[in-house]
Amino acid sequence: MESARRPLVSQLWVKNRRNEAVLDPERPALSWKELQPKSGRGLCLARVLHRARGLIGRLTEQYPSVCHSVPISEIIAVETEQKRYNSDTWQKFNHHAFTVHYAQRAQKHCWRCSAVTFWCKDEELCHQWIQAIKKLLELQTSRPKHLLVYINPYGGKQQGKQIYEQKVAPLFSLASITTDVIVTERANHAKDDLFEVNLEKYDGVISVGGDGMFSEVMHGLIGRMQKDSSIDQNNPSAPLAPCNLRIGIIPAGSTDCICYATVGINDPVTSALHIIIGDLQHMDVCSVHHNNTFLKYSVSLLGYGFYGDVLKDSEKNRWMGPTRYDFSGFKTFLSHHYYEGTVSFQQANQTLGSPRDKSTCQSGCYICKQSTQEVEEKRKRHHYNLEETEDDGDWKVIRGKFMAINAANMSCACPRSPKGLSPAAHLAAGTIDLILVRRCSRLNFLRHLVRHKNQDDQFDLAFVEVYRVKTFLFTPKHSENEDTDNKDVRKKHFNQICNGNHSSCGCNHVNSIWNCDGEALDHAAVEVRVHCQLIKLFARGIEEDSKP
Ligand SMILES: Nc1ncnc2c1ncn2[C@@H]1O[C@H](COP(=O)(O)OP(=O)(O)OP(=O)(O)O)[C@@H](O)[C@H]1O
Ligand SMILES: CCCCCCCCCCCCC/C=C/[C@@H](O)[C@H](CO)NC(C)=O
Ligand SMILES: [Ca+2]
Repeated sequence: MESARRPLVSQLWVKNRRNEAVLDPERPALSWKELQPKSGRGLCLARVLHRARGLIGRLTEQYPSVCHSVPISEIIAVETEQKRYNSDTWQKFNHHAFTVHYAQRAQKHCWRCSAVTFWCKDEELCHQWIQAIKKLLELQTSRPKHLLVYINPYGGKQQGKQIYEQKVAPLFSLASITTDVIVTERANHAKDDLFEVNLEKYDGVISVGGDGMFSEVMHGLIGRMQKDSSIDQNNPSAPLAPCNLRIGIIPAGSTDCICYATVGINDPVTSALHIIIGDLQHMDVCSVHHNNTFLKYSVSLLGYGFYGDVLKDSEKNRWMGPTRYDFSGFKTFLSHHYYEGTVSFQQANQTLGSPRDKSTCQSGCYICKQSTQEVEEKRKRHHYNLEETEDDGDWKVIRGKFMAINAANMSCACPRSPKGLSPAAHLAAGTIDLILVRRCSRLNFLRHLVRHKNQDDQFDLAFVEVYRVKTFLFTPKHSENEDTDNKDVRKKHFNQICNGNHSSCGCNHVNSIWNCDGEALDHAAVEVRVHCQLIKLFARGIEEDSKP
């Protein structure tokens, strides 16, 4: 037992150079460092190379001997080396080598799978190293072994299947992860399937596609949990049962903001590596109801007005792929509609930060950690039927004319806006940032939009307000339940003289629609509440010290 905790230290060769390799179960990490070759020892080639480097070193500066270190948690696999090296090296070491595959940070937030081959003098040493690494990998209990994968072949640029087969499946197989793969044949295929399938045999569900595909998988999982726990999703105040299965996202959509805002990049290989090493990121989910009827869940953006209109227009141009959003965004900007209604909300406790904070939610965020404890206590109290102690503030009511009403459950960072709609929003604090953009000139609205792309503060404008809330209601000025005949009559009389503000003409722009994670909602009047840490992802949030 004692020996299992002691570091394994050996001289192994890496690329014909003698290295000291250390496998330390206490840290736990694998590290290796080149040793200065002793005369008469080692490979001839190594000596020649060493002398050449020494000469260059003297001519320039002494080269430092770099120590490489890989945490065990970031090792993907260890394999006995197959014969793929030149026969000289192969012969010299009598075929004894092993390769360690590990996740390496490349550019900002981007990870790649790297490999290092260690050559050993004898078979026993080689075997000892492979077994020792395998043993430490077995202790990584949060890693998935069996996954259920749904691929949307039509998301984004319609590359989902190729991306999965070429970039992700080989990594899963290297990490000995087995999969059941379903290529969807229609919208809602994945969601419906998740209500039927035996989930017990899986360690996670993977969505290959965009935000809409993720939303489908999430609806399937949350819906299934509530069904199995006999919770009525139509009750807006019902505490929902959390999902234990983690969801992984392989980005292959048009916006991919859920992936981007939880990993820092929309890169399939990076996401696959986070899944393999078994990362965990809790995430809040908003429920959206209309008249005590459940409509949808949202994790990224719930947008009325500008983003609702962009979605409505872009759905007609799905064939354009991701460009449809730019095209419709431009058209919607030119049309410059505003909408009247009332927003009522309850502000969140100040300990949960402010949308104007300069610091952002990152890996290990202390505000989200604080919410983890609270949510656990709340679930316990609920389990034992103990009374709730809510300390939420008063309701605030704002009536007005809005260009956009955006509820951001996360930063909504994406390639189009790398800091996102609400840069300081948290992934798992149990809050949403409610952004109200009041009626303003075209030029002012453009100033607001442009600030999503640069370093300027998009909230520092007189017509923009932002609040951190836990729940909100929206009621459009023009009732949705208005008599249809009346609407038709108004349309007939006023359509020709519509002046653009649409409050009296009865044309389609009286009300906007809600864009819910890229899907349209059927009603404008909604009740929204956030469910703290309802789901889990294979991600770790945004890392601060990622390579520049
Ligand atoms: N086989 C299929 N045929 C048609 N639609 C599908 C199929 N599988 C899934 N869908 C639907 O396609 C919609 C859009 O998919 P997805 O989110 O993957 O791409 P996107 O809209 O291009 O990207 P993003 O949501 O990131 O903007 C989802 O709402 C999903 O329900
Ligand atoms: C003239 C410059 C204009 C720049 C405007 C930049 C604003 C981009 C902000 C994008 C935010 C996207 C929020 C994410 C929403 C997703 O839920 C959804 C589905 O993928 N995507 C869209 C575009 O609705
Ligand atoms: Ca949130």
